[in-house]
Amino acid sequence: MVRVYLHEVTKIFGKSVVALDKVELEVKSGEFMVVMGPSGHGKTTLLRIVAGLEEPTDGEIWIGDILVASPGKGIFIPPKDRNVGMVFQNWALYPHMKVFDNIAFPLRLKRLPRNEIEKKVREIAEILGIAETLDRYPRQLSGGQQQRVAIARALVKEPQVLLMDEPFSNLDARIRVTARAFVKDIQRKLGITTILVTHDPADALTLADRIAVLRRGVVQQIGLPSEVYDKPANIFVASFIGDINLFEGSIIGKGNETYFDGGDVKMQLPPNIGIPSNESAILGIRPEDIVLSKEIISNNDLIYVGKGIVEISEFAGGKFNVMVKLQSTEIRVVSSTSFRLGEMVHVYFNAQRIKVFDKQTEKLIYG
Ligand SMILES: Nc1ncnc2c1ncn2[C@@H]1O[C@H](COP(=O)(O)OP(=O)(O)OP(=O)(O)O)[C@@H](O)[C@H]1O
Repeated sequence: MVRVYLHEVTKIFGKSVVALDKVELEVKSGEFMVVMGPSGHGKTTLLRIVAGLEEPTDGEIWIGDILVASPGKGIFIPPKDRNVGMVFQNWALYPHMKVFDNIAFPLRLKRLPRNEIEKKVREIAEILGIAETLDRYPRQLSGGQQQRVAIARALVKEPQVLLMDEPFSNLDARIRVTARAFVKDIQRKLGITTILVTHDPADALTLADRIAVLRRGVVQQIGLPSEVYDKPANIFVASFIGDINLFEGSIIGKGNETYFDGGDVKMQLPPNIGIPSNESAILGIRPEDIVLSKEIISNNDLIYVGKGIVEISEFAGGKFNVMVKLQSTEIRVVSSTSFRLGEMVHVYFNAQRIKVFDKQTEKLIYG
C-alpha cells in the first residue's frame, strides 16, 4: 500500500474560482481518510486531482514515492498510469453492459488475457458478495448491489488507492447503514489507502480513521473522528460535524471566579479556564452534554445554568430530543428520559464538555 500526499495543492477554475487553497493533506498507507465539507467546497475537485482527472494549478501530489503532479516541475502523470480506483457519486455504471462486463471494463482497457479477466472479475465479485449478479444488467439490481458493482469495478485492477465520491448518496437511509459497514469492512480487509468525500457527518464519524474538514477549499482541521467532534478547531467544524448549541456572550472575572455571561445563559466556568476577562466569546455545548432534571442535582461535573420550560420532547429511538426554553433562549438537549411539555426543569451543562470559541476568529479557545 502507499501513502497519498497533497502538498500545498491549489486549484483555480477560470480566473477566480478557488476550489482548493493550499491543501496540505497526508493520507497514510492503508488509512481510511474521509474528507468532509458542504456542497461546492472542493471535495470532488480534490478527488479528481488525486485521480489525475484534473490538473492542480499549484502544489504537488505524491502517490507513494512518485510525484504524479507538479505544475512547477512540469510533471503530470495521466489517470491511467496512476493505479487509482475511483467510485463516482452516481456510480457511472454502463447500463447496456452486464455486471460482468461493467466490472471487466478496466481490465479490458489494460488488454489483459480473457481467462485472467474472468478470474479477477469472479474473485472481486465474490469478495463483494455480488457473484450471483454477474449476468444481470445494472437496472436489474438494487441500489446497494449497484454500488457494490461500482466498487468492484474500481477495485478489480487492484489499485493502490481507492477514491470514493459520496458513494452513499444514492442509497436510502436504511441501506446506507449496511453499505457503510460493508465499505469499512472491505477497506479493512484489503488494507487499501482510501479517500472518501462526503457532506454527511455520519459517514465521516463511522468510517474514518481520520477526518479532514474542508471549507471553501481550505482545510480547517485534520484529526481522529473523536478529536474533530470533541475538540473542533472552530465553530464551522463544530457545527458541521454535529449539532451544537451556541451562545454569544463575554467572559467575566478570573481564576476561580470566572463566569460566562450570555444574557439568559449565565454560568460559572471551570476554574482557571485561562481566557482573559472581558473577552467576547461564544460558548458551545452539544445537546447530549446537557442534563435536565426536575430536582436540583449536586455534582461537581455539572454546571448549573438555570430553570427552563420544556417546549418539545420527542422520542427518537432510545433517547429523547428535548427543547427547553430558558427565558427567551431555546436549548436543544438529547436526554435519556422524557419530559412533559410545559414542565419546569433545571438545566445543567457537563463542565468537561463545554467549549468556548473566540468571537472574532471563531477558533476554539477552551474545551
Ligand atoms: N470544471 C469546473 N469549472 C469551473 N468551476 C468548477 C469546476 N468544477 C468545480 N468547480 C467549482 O469549484 C468549486 C468546488 O467544487 P467541487 O465540485 O469540488 O465541490 P464539492 O465539495 O465536491 O461539491 P458537491 O458536494 O456539490 O459535489 C465550486 O465552486 C464549483 O462550482
